[in-house]
Amino acid sequence: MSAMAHGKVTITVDEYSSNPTQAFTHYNINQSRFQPPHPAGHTRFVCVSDTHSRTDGIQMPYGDVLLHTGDFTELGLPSEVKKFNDWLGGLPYEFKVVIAGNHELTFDKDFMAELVKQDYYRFPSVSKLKPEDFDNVQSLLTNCVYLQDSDVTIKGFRIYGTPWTPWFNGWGFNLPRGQSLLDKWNLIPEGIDILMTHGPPLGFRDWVPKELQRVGCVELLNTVQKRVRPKLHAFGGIHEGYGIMTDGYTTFINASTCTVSFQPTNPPIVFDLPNPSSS
Ligand SMILES: Nc1nc2c(ncn2[C@@H]2O[C@H](COP(=O)(O)O)[C@@H](O)[C@H]2O)c(=O)[nH]1
Ligand SMILES: [Mn+2]
Ligand SMILES: [Mn+2]
Repeated sequence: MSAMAHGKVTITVDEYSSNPTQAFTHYNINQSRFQPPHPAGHTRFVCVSDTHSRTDGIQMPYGDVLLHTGDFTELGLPSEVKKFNDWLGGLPYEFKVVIAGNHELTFDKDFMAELVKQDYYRFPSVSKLKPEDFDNVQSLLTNCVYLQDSDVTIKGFRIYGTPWTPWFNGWGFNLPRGQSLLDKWNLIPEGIDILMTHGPPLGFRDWVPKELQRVGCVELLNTVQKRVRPKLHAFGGIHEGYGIMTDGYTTFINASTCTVSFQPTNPPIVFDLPNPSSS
């Protein structure tokens, strides 16, 4: 705390002095103490991804719009979705935009339709769900805008979100590389300012060290760089790829909160964009 007397600033002991973690949360979110307020005419985006039902310890920074690029649960169980929605409800951002990832099994209607024909041996807890438990699972997300091959305009920014990733171990929203995924990327309209996908494009934060492989989607890269050209491409999916890169026009943010060992220790990534001139 501080007080002003006779033109002199006096520092007194802060009410949060004995709990620095709580102090950071309070002063960062409420007063932007630890990051400068964004420049005039800019919007501050806070990017997270792959929180996997482990949101409790995440220290959220000041900003205007939250972007979450999928894998907010482990299996898409309604109980997990409700818990995530409650967490969102407690965050102070003006807008929150969310897409699904391959772990949100119940959000992928075709995946669930196939799963009920099988014996569920891969996902025992999903097998306990009745169709009426997950038919309308999207409606549990009351504290955000949920995008699935769709777009929304927020503060003048046109934001498109899509959950699809290259097939890997047969999870939700998986499609074969090549034409199947390109058909989904071809749904992205031109004129998008911010693209949200679950996984990376080729070459941008897509390296999997344990396999010495790049796993980003080639068709997504071509779509981003040669056709859509968003200012920001936010994604996650490859936890090891957490970080930020640019090609000189588009900024690529892999905001995976969880590490490869599913520890939620990577901080949210904050990015300021100049407001579109028409807004
Ligand atoms: N070789 C590949 N590894 C992949 C791919 N997609 C994901 N992964 C690995 O799994 C973890 C966790 O992903 P999650 O979807 O289960 O949360 C990720 O960090 C990678 O190590 C892929 O397409 N190819
Ligand atoms: Mn993940
Ligand atoms: Mn994933």
